[in-house]
Amino acid sequence: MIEVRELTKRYGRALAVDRLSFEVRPGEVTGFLGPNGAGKSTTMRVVLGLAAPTSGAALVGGRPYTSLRRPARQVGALLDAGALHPGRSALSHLRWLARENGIGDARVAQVLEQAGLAGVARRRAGGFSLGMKQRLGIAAALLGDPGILLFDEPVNGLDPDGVRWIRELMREMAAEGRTILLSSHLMSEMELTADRLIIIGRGRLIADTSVRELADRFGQGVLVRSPRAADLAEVLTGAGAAVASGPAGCLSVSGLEVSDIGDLAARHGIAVHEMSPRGASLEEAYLRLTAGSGDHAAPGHGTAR
Ligand SMILES: Nc1ncnc2c1ncn2[C@@H]1O[C@H](COP(=O)(O)OP(=O)(O)OP(=O)(O)O)[C@@H](O)[C@H]1O
Repeated sequence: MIEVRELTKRYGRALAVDRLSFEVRPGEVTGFLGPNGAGKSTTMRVVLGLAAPTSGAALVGGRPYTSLRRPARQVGALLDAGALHPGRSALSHLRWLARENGIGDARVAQVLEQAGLAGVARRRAGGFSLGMKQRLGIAAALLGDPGILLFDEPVNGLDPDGVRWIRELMREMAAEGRTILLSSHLMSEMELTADRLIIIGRGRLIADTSVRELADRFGQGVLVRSPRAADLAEVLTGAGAAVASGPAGCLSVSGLEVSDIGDLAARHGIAVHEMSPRGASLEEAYLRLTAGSGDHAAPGHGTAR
């Protein structure tokens, strides 16, 4: 479990995080979203003891990171995949990290294998592609077999195979009961990977929601097709729905659930040939929620419709 409580972080006069509170629970992948400059990296850095809070607290497993006795065994993180000694091989980088944390060499071989780097373990990390560096950063995060993992933009620079590998790894780790906090700007990827979402803007909490709740909240009603569309429209309007007629017997209905529409149609003996709830895409929902809270929110860009 990660707990962020009333966390505020200032850099001089700039307020990077502003009384932010949320929890990240075990057994789920929690996506961490927000426009550029929203405060995601700063929050992660405070959780990992790399920056001190101005006020409030961030706890991992109930304690501040800095008070953990063997942090690598409890918390793993990928923040900046480029932060490597370029002259070291992947193997010696991981062995060095393992030794620092009292972890045996056998585990190094395991994480190299898991990250798909066993074949290049002796090559200089400085010559690695961005994708290979990401994999090495992930291998390092996994070294201590921690129950809590934080990943800042882990799919950056990964090819489609790599993106799928990350997605499956995250899902597996959550299924093992680990706590996973994952930041990414790739909405399509979040939709496939995350169970819950924490969305922030200008350092503040905008939403703490499940992926499904968010898509439903911005859903665009139900598309209904009937050979007696006009009759059905009258019945549905009478029941309080807002109905817009489209071509070929299609109605766009909001204000009633699919089950209510079906029941009403049946009660009036009106055949229905199709009903499909139209959820908003996660990207649409996200853009509407965060409209105006970006660093560079331009007029007409991502504004609420
Ligand atoms: N070391 C620092 N010194 C001064 N200001 C900082 C520092 N680190 C972050 N900030 C500022 O704090 C705010 C939050 O930045 P942060 O990097 O946490 O956002 P982010 O959500 O991770 O953004 P991105 O999606 O672009 O990575 C920004 O306005 C940034 O300029």
